[in-house]
Amino acid sequence: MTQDSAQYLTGFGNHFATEAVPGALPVARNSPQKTPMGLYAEQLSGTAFTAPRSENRRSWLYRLRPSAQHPAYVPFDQGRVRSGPFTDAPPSPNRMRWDPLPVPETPTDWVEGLVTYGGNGDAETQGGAGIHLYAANRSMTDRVFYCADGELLIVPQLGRQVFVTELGRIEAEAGHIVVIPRGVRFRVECPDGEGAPIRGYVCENYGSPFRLPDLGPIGSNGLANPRDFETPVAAFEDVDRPTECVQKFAGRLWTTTFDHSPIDVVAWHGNNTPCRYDTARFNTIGTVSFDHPDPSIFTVLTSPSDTPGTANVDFVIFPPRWMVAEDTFRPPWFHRNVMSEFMGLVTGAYDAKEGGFAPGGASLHNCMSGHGPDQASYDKAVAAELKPHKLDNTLAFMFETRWPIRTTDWAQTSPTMQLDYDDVWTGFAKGDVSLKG
Ligand SMILES: O=C(O)Cc1cc(O)ccc1O
Ligand SMILES: [Fe+2]
Repeated sequence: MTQDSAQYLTGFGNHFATEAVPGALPVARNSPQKTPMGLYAEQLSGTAFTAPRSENRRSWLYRLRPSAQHPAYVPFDQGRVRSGPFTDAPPSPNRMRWDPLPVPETPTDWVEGLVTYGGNGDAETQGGAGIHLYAANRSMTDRVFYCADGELLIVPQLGRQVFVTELGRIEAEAGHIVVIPRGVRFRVECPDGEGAPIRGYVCENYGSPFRLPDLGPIGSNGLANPRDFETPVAAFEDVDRPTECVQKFAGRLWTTTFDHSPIDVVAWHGNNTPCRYDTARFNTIGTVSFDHPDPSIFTVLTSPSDTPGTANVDFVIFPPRWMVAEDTFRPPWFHRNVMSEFMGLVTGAYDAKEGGFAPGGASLHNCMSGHGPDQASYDKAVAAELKPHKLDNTLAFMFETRWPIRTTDWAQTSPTMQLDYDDVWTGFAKGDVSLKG
């Protein structure tokens, strides 16, 4: 039985229970001697068994066949996917920016269309993150993918996209994010066909799973509210055709062929689940007096590191919002950040850049690299009449991480790289101390 259109359960990190066939979930135990319907019980853990209860993530899956039923994996050469430790090129302090990733001209599915821009840390020691973009124009067919190296936070940028996961079906488009836990198998479909390509960004989080940030003095509501995260209900397919399973494991891609579709989970319960979130539901908080606050007020999800307050990686958005600050330079200020910043643009324009940062493009400002508004945005903001002003039809985001981001050879030699990016900061007039008073 396949569910045609997606349905969701609401809440972040809840302990959900869902069955596509009534009675498929065992009652009051995880692993009875005989499971209902002869399904196979399987625990999928997202944290160590012994992680504190508040951190612990695991789900129980009840499936047509055991996951263990498959032949050996062999290496899969995709060519453009890289992993931490990133050794392609020496880490660079230079600011980088890329034009949009072109959409494919030949049939390309999500796995084929994935390309790594960079990252940090080490997938094997489970710290850091990989940063990828994807552009595809056909559905994955008789093929699924999973990432053993990290959880995937996916930011669709172009086209409707469907994530058919073991735990259920997620529909997404620009404005949504999709989070898929480590190990969960899925395929990506392009529901509008080859004429409607899809594109997006991926943060492959090698570290501890993303969670909602603490709110401190903001109080008990605000930013991303837990109830707006949507987890799919159980949905399965009973397909006996050979299905290729590609996985990323310890930095490399591997493949095997199951004699069936592993999207065969009839029921599941637990809190280790994929979900989607519509960033239009983000309760954006900003200044109502003066000064431009730190962008941490726009944190949607955070993967903490072992240093309190210093994230392995934060996912931060710059959504539509009112700008009302008085006597203030309203766009992002010039800054040098100890954290490293990889940015993407889903739609519209970004208030620190008048040109050159386009939807589907990307930028990198590594640890301590000076950056901020370009000359045109600076001049505009200094001259602006400070009336309340709505920044509308815009969505930028940032993967902000505590370690420098190393770029791949592909990213550094891609024709999409803007070799003149430094020039956006040349030509600022010198301050003039004789103007004092
Ligand atoms: O560099 C950027 O554009 C991201 C950013 C935005 C902001 O409002 C403050 C700091 C910051 O790094
Ligand atoms: Fe920045």
